[in-house]
Amino acid sequence: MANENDLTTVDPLSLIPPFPNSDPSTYPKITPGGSLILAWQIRNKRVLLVGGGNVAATRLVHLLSADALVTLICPPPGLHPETAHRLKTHRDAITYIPRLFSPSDLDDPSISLVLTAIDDPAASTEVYTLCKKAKIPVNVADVPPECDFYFGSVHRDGPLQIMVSTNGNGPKLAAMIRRKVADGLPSCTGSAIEKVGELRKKLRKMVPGSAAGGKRMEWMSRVCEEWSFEELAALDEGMMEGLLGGYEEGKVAGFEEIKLGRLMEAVKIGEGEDDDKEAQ
Ligand SMILES: C[C@@]1(CC(=O)O)c2cc3[nH]c(cc4nc(cc5[nH]c(cc(n2)[C@H]1CCC(=O)O)[C@@](C)(CC(=O)O)[C@@H]5CCC(=O)O)C(CC(=O)O)=C4CCC(=O)O)c(CCC(=O)O)c3CC(=O)O
Ligand SMILES: NC(=O)C1=CN([C@@H]2O[C@H](COP(=O)(O)OP(=O)(O)OC[C@H]3O[C@@H](n4cnc5c(N)ncnc54)[C@H](O)[C@@H]3O)[C@@H](O)[C@H]2O)C=CC1
Repeated sequence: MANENDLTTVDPLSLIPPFPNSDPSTYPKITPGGSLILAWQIRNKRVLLVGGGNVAATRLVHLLSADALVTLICPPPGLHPETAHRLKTHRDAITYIPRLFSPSDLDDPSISLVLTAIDDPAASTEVYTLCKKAKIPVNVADVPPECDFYFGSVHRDGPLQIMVSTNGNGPKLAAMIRRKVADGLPSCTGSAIEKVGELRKKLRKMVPGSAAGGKRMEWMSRVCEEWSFEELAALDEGMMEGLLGGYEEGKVAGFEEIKLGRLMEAVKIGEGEDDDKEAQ
């Protein structure tokens, strides 16, 4: 007789309890055929970049912006002027190996990621095959079947990163869409995000721990909804303290109220100074 505790003989789906209040029509629809878009935390991790031409120069912009450590392999005559410039300006971040790729370049166990941007399809395939063996994710520019992931067209404004991907269908269109999206955003978007980042840090310091998580998240979401990007971007230290002052009672003060509070404080300080002067 089958043992009920032996999970290898039981259909795991038969163990799922009923969810009488569940309404599947409200869940997001699954549209297969996409790719997984993530924000890879590559800071201080080693990336091997093979090739030093035009495409490698664009890869370097992304890698250096993400604070990666790069090993760049390319014979000196193959360097694009922009790549050569980065080698000089980012000596600490880039280790330059001035020759063609050799399989032993993949022996470094610290390599997290490999990118190739070379004009030699046979060498590209060799790098790809070696990476598969070593289980290192790889992007071979120009050869989609040899890519574990694709690059996308990226808009950056401070901490904001928007990547447009057409999943290999139309890279030029991706660049055009990226420009349209960027043109539709207020110019203060990056600063607004930076200020929200500071406010969140202060809030988490004021009310640490996971117990306060629900209230903290609800309050932060309300600030983001009720303040405009322009107002968020104008937040300074004092205004943040004023806004945080309403947290305990679940209040999100408006921009004008917080600004007025700051003004009153400045007047009070001014009066205090006058008093000091009078006392002297
Ligand atoms: C699959 C992918 C793999 C990867 O590289 O990761 C790939 C593959 C290929 N690109 C080719 C051509 C061009 N690529 C560009 C430009 C970009 N290509 C980028 C990404 C990707 N390109 C990935 C899919 C991304 C997606 O679909 O969303 C961008 C977005 C990001 C970046 O590379 O940093 C960057 C724009 C950055 C920006 O400006 O913002 C231009 C335009 C130009 O140079 O101005 C052209 C010529 C016009 C055209 O073809 O559209 C060809 C040769 C086709 C052929 O032979 O005809 C292949 C191979 C193939 O398709 O088979
Ligand atoms: N996003 C994408 O997928 C795009 C891909 N491409 C493709 O990417 C590839 C590179 O393009 P570009 O940078 O414009 O070419 P490029 O000719 O400017 O650069 C090629 C570089 O590869 C180096 N190289 C060649 N063999 C090498 C090896 N075995 N080891 C180390 N370095 C080696 C060369 O010295 C040179 O620096 C091409 O195949 C091109 O068609 C081009 C445009 C967009």
